[in-house]
Amino acid sequence: MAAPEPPGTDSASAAASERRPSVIVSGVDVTYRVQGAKKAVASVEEDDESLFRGLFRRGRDLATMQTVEAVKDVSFVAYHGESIGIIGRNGSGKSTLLRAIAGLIPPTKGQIWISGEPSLLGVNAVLMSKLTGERNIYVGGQALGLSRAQVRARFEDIVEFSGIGEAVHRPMQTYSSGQAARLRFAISTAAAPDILMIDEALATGDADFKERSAARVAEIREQASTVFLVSHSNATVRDLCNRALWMEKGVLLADGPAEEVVAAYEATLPKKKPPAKPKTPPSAPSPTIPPAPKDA
Ligand SMILES: Nc1ncnc2c1ncn2[C@@H]1O[C@H](COP(=O)(O)OP(=O)(O)OP(=O)(O)O)[C@@H](O)[C@H]1O
Repeated sequence: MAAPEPPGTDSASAAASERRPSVIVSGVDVTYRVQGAKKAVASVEEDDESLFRGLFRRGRDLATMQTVEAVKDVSFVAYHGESIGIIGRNGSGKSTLLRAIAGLIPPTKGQIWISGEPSLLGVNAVLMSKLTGERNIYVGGQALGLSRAQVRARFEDIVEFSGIGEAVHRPMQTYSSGQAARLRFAISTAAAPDILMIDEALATGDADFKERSAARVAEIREQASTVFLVSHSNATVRDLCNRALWMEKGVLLADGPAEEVVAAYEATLPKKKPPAKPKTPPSAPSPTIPPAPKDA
């Protein structure tokens, strides 16, 4: 009798054995420590008293350390060839999780193993706003492991893909957020990275750019890389991802097929009100209907 297939696999067990992990996140916490303000006082008397105490302490104790638990006990395994959307409300820990996977923030607890080089690290860490787009293409391309000659060979493609045209000769600080995001995306994907991480970059492009970037993400997936995409656009996650992670207050609430997880997330969002009908201005003349022509 054939052994039962493990749950969560596509069909045959042969396919399951081909799944190679690219990222393993195990029990990860990320806690920020921030200097917070003193607590608000309850009454005028207390206020005077605390002011008096504060003067004698020379303000030393007025600032308190606060902690923000941005990611709490998150675990999952990502595989080569997957495109994983990270969804959730503002402040739910999506970008922090991505930055931790990219190695930009150390986890406070738990461990992250990565097979390969994540590209968010390579490009975003090195691009410099004072340098022109052209210089940044070289700096970013080399940070991804390309030689100068390889960057030169791909230069035109990168500029064309980003659609920034002549702006490539201007400093990046003069770019619109959309232009900068498109150039970052074009550089990040110039060398098929082992792990591509996209944080909202696609949200800023126009329809044409979105279509082209979707095609490029698909190409990268085909080369057995892993793509992570943080997005507030549920449509983008549905289009580009086969799997989704739903973060809520730092906790991984759901992990599964993108369509199912996005649908479950959407069900918790407030329903959008239909747009209000425009009011007819009181002075506007009422439409007149011409009399129907009489038959000749
Ligand atoms: N550098 C930081 N220092 C302190 N707290 C931070 C820092 N960065 C993020 N946080 C806090 O950590 C929590 C998670 O933030 P994060 O940016 O990861 O959420 P997000 O889901 O990506 O949000 P958004 O959708 O708004 O971009 C929030 O409470 C945020 O205020």
